[in-house]
Amino acid sequence: MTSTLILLRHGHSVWNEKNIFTGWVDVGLTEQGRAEARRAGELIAASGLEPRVLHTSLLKRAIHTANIALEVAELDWLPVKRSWRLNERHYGALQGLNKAETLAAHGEELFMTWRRSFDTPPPPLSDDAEYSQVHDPRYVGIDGDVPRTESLKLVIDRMLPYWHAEITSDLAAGRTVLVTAHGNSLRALVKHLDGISDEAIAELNIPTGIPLVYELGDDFMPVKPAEYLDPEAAAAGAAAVAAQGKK
Ligand SMILES: O=C(O)[C@@H](CO)OP(=O)(O)O
Repeated sequence: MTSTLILLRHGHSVWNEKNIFTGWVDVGLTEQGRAEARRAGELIAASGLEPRVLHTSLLKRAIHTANIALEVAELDWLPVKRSWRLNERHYGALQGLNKAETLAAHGEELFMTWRRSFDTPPPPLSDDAEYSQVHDPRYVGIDGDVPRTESLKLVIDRMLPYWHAEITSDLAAGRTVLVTAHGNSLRALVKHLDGISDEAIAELNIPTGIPLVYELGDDFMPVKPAEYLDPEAAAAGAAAVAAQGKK
């Protein structure tokens, strides 16, 4: 038996627009982001896919994207599960900094190491910093400490337990699952599903607001390559993410 997984990165956010490292900072969508979410809902409706449960992060850009898309697809009623384990990568001391200014200040090599290396986290964010999450009530009682920074490897380490425990159990029950999350938490999941190497994952960028569909086998691994519901827009969107900082 196969099951269907739909991955959706949140639409364009206020800090995407301002070219600012975001991570766990809870920023909203822009009008463009809301339009992307509506389009995602149209694409899901037109595809004939029938999501039966939604998993989101605890961040409103993902939650709002899902709500808008599901309203358009007339699926407002879907049961929802949320977890910090689907949050964006914590960007450490880069949270709140402009990407172009960071590139200019530190040079391309360090900038790209922080953005896309597999296991080098940015410097940690201090607990009294404006954009720290250590006192945020939504993270009280999470398993382990609230992160002060994360590499992609650390995101994989905290995201995969949720995949194995929560998402695959919905898939096993025969439900088509919609996961609405973030550029780097979805890169972590795609790395796992597609068996992408630690080196090659640096080249993978996920566009905002375009559903990516996997058909999975009994082992919850893909039986064929995943497909974006709008491949042309996805390629353009991924190229735009890759170019961030260089403008
Ligand atoms: O700022 C962030 O949190 C992420 C996603 O927007 O950025 P990047 O693509 O540079 O990892």
